[in-house]
Amino acid sequence: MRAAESANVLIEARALTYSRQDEVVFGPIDFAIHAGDIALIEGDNGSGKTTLMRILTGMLHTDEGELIFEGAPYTRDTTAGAIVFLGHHLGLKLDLSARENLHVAEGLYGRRDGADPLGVLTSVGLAGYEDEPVQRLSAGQKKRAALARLLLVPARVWLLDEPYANLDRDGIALVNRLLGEHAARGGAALVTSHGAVSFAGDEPRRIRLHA
Ligand SMILES: Nc1ncnc2c1ncn2[C@@H]1O[C@H](COP(=O)(O)OP(=O)(O)OP(=O)(O)O)[C@@H](O)[C@H]1O
Repeated sequence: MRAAESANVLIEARALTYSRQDEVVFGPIDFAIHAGDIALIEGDNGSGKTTLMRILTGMLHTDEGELIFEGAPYTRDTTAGAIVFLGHHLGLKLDLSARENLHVAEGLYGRRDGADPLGVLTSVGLAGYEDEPVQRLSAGQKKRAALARLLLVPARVWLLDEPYANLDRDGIALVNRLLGEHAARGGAALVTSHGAVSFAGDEPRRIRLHA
């Protein structure tokens, strides 16, 4: 690995393995995610993609292999504020509006330089829906409200589990645009998807899990 590359490693996995009741779910796998990388986590149904995501968010732990964040052991302390997760559950409070949900996120994780709730809601196509309770939004609009959170908070690493689900063609293009822009400003993302993923910029890295 070149020195410049190794200096930019955000996440590194060495022989990472996850077992449940002595059965290996996935691994051993090795990968390195650098600033500016988009990585696709690939594998069949049940191969462990969501499980790997949950490990990377800190919701699950494994003692098998090593996981490193910016050269330090991967813990809630070392990753605090640096990682944001968008999963099957969107993490939205349904009785609050999209704008109020963003205020909650901002209170917890802070705000990216130059970002503001109204601006990011406009970026994801929710202008005019800012103050609608989330429960009254369509599935795709809810997904967009969750995507707005990625733009508001300063996390450098995005973990996106099936980000294209429930999105129309425009929404898919939106996710691809957001990924391209995030990578261009030095962010990184790990993405699971059963659909085709395509975005501007370098070819994505691929992390392959076997069922
Ligand atoms: N809470 C759980 N308890 C027990 N086993 C589980 C649990 N969650 C997942 N598993 C099992 O772990 C394995 C990996 O599941 P996981 O959800 O990570 O796969 P995946 O690659 O994300 O699948 P899909 O493509 O279907 O979303 C599967 O065999 C699944 O049955």
